[in-house]
Amino acid sequence: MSVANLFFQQCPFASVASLSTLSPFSRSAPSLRVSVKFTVSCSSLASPVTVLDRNVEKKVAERNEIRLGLPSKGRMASDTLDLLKDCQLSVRQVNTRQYVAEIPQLSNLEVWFQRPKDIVRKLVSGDLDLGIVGLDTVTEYGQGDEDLILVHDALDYGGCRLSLAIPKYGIFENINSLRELAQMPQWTSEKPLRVATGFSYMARKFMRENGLKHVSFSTADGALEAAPAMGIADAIVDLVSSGTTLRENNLKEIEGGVILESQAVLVASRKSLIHRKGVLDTTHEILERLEAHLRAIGQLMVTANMRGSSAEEVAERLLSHTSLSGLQGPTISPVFCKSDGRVAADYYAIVICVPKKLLYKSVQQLRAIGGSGVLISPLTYIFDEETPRWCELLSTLGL
Ligand SMILES: Nc1ncnc2c1ncn2[C@@H]1O[C@H](COP(=O)(O)OP(=O)(O)OP(=O)(O)O)[C@@H](O)[C@H]1O
Ligand SMILES: O=P(O)(O)OC[C@H]1O[C@H](OP(=O)(O)OP(=O)(O)O)[C@H](O)[C@@H]1O
Ligand SMILES: [Mg+2]
Repeated sequence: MSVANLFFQQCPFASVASLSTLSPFSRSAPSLRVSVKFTVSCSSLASPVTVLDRNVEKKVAERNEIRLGLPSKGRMASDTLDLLKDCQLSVRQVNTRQYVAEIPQLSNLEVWFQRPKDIVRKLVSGDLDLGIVGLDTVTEYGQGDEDLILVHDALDYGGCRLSLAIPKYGIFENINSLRELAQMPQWTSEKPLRVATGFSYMARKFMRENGLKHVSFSTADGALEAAPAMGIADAIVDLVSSGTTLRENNLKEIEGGVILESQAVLVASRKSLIHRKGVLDTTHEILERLEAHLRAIGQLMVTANMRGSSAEEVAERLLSHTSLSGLQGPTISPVFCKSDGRVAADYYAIVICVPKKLLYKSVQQLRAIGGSGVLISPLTYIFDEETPRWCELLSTLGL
């Protein structure tokens, strides 16, 4: 008998308010897919209660589906969906209040929308196999757990840093480094440096490792930058991106005060990768698509015509400029024309990939060595023989 049934028996005045089956994409036996959480209203209780079915916990351990956790809210949510879409891994969600979805290209995979911190917690508890969140969240809530493996550490969005910041005014006016902060005579065991943060694990570790002995911590979930002006804290440890929030609140970062540089990452459970059927293959496919896409967005494909006496001679001219050497080297093909009844190749078509930031320089160089009719096209994917991150993952797993 489930805990839920027991609950109803022991609380006869309970009436079911909602019972949600959380996995419409289930491909396994219905008994495995009983809802994990449901809400009941009970006349003896002021607020709804959440009941966890322990049998389900056991069954979840036996599940066959692969689970990917994605941020359900906040600034990471839509960027994550956009990235997956760009990798041809569009997430199909029936409606936005449903927390489970699928990616049709990846069979046997369930997408679960969760708060970023819960994604990390659920990876650790074995309820998710893969997740996409900020590195800051992985580090804070993973707390060095060796089961968490960074499969891709640079998804190129959600860039920010976790930083220690202090007021620009008062006793901090001339304090500009962590060393100076640590040496201030004000901090004693009776009157420690008061730090407000939502990142207690990392902040404590950082202070310890940097010799700040007299520190106390308070937590808040948002608008931390207000704490010093409100007199609640002397310093804060929070995420910084543009620096506007710090500036607008009269706070400053200090030398040596960056705790972590963060961006979105793909993280996996080591146990799942090794033991759950299909997780490694699915991870390989996701990783390949991510790598191919992320590599391509930094590059453009350039085609041009060049007059020359042979493909080798054109290649020599191109290779004399490093920014025209392409990924492995230029592709050069003869362009055949017929003149005076004779077929000859006086021109060669060249194809190279150039980094976006070097585009204009490359075009100038191409022109300087006789290039004409230069065409630029965006690249969608660059698939290499094997991705370096995949080889790293296999070696981390000892495979
Ligand atoms: N200012 C920022 N610029 C860029 N990325 C950020 C910024 N702040 C946070 N992030 C990244 O986005 C992730 C989610 O942040 P977000 O503010 O959306 O959620 P949250 O702070 O956990 O939730 P909430 O603010 O609702 O409590 C962070 O863990 C971090 O990786
Ligand atoms: O350097 P900036 O570009 O100004 O960004 C930094 C701010 O962004 C985040 O807050 P968020 O917007 O998530 O609000 P929150 O405090 O409610 O989490 C972070 O906690 C900082 O307050
Ligand atoms: Mg926030």
